[in-house]
Amino acid sequence: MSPVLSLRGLRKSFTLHTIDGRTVHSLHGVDLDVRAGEHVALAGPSGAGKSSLLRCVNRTYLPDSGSVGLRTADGTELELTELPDRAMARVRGREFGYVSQFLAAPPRTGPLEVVAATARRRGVERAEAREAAAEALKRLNLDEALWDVDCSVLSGGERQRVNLAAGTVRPPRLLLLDEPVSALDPANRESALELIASLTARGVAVLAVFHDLDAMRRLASRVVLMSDGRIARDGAPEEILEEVA
Ligand SMILES: Nc1ncnc2c1ncn2[C@@H]1O[C@H](COP(=O)(O)OP(=O)(O)OP(=O)(O)O)[C@@H](O)[C@H]1O
Repeated sequence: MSPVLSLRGLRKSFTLHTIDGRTVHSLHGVDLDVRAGEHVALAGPSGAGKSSLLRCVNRTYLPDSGSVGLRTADGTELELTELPDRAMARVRGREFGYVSQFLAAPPRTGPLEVVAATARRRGVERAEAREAAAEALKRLNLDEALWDVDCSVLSGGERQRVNLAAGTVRPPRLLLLDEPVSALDPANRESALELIASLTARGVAVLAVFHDLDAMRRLASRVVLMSDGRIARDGAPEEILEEVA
């Protein structure tokens, strides 16, 4: 089966203009494939390049060189580093779910609207999108009384659940997770992990960063260990996590 996501020779560095123009290298040439129904967990110490990798895939960061190949649902192969911005925004809306620790919601918008808007970008009609959004918020136990309050008043854990609901509603083809359960209490964390596992089982390709080894053990089909912007190891979770623990 062809991979959903194919990274080749991905490099990213930053010039720190305020510190003598010093260069920080965050990715040194990363090759990685993620297939449908596969959950690839990125592990490694702080600063290893895990978030930079996710951001290069999402094109929050434009890589310096290398390729980011995406195979869409209809079998089209896209090179994301070469797509014009508007085309990239459409692909991102339709094919990607990106869940970070932070919720980026427009001002005066409530959770139901945020999640429904994401479903709409994935091609769902307006009324159906609201239903799908309600279902997603329910599954993550977000109190219905909060569905139409301004997202800015929500707690960290509530925001994270809105983010997760948006990332996973009408499942995208590729789910990018950057510490998606870090602010959740045990019961909500459990519902979130079950939801993520159910999406992998339905064929979603997942590329994730979790600092918590238990989440990686439970969810990952492969663990990729990063070190200094490179892939140091790539293999079965039980094998790699034993080395990390
Ligand atoms: N926007 C940026 N500007 C400057 N340097 C950056 C930027 N983003 C990442 N870096 C640098 O790239 C390197 C990799 O950072 P990255 O956030 O990808 O690591 P990480 O493995 O996700 O770390 P953590 O586990 O702490 O989140 C670090 O040295 C970081 O300082």
